[in-house]
Amino acid sequence: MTTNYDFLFERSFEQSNKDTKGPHVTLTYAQSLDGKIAGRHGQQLILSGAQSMTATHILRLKHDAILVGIGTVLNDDPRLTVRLTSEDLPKGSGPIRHPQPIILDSKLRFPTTAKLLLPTSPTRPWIFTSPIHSSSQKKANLERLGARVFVLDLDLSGHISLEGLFSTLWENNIRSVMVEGGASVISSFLKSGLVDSFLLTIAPVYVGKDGVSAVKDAEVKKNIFQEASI
Ligand SMILES: NC(=O)C1=CN([C@@H]2O[C@H](COP(=O)(O)OP(=O)(O)OC[C@H]3O[C@@H](n4cnc5c(N)ncnc54)[C@H](O)[C@@H]3O)[C@@H](O)[C@H]2O)C=CC1
Ligand SMILES: Nc1nc(O)c(N)c(N[C@@H]2O[C@H](COP(=O)(O)O)[C@@H](O)[C@H]2O)n1
Repeated sequence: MTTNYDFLFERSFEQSNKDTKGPHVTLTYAQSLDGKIAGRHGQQLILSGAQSMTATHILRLKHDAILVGIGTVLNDDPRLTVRLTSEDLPKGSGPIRHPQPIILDSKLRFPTTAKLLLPTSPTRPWIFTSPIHSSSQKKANLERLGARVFVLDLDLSGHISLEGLFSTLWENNIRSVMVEGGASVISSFLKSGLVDSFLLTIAPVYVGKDGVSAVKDAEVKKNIFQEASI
């Protein structure tokens, strides 16, 4: 069976529904029937099938930036690149452009051995951390390896302020950002009301109670399907 992905190519991800200046936000992740995005102790699971994975990579191609939390980097060591076959690209698409990786990392735990810092990685990550790390040796080491480290204030819950993040991304010409996870980041974005598009893959499997829930906060859970446009 062949799948037509034109609906994803035709869609613009640059128009935000928000009044204020800020990038268009697409939230997308894969979960099991019981709402889990990873296994026991965060074990990475391949929940997407081939077609859904292709859709994910088309979304990566269509966005200026891709965002994950440091928990995902430490657990999965992701590449966050676009990997598509020529059959999946419409004719005349031109060369593949990889999105800018953005990492939310309040305590600057980003490992200097991460795949995102390898010379073979097409785009160096932008890491957002808190003022306490503004002149640390770790920051200098990451910058020497090619990362850009931005310092932003924390919000009341001790996380990077999403408002501050958004204006910094806008100032740096990021007009669209795809948020992939993990669990804490998904909850933060759902709570923030900043999500413009939501693409959820549901795999026909149960992971069980030891798995990592996509959304832990009961209040967020209740509001997901009322507020997000699917
Ligand atoms: N199935 C899927 O589609 C995906 C699954 N995952 C899974 O998610 C798990 C990781 O999830 P978590 O441990 O929750 O880590 P996470 O990736 O959500 O990162 C959380 C960390 O980000 C930092 N952070 C800074 N500002 C933040 C903000 N405003 N909001 C939230 N976090 C902020 C904090 O240091 C926090 O500890 C892994 O097991 C991974 O495999 C991750 C992405 C996609
Ligand atoms: N779309 C999707 N489906 C799944 O089943 C997944 N486990 C994920 N995980 C996300 O993809 C990242 C890995 O990216 P690379 O293949 O290394 O480029 C992983 O860290 C999660 O963000 N996504």
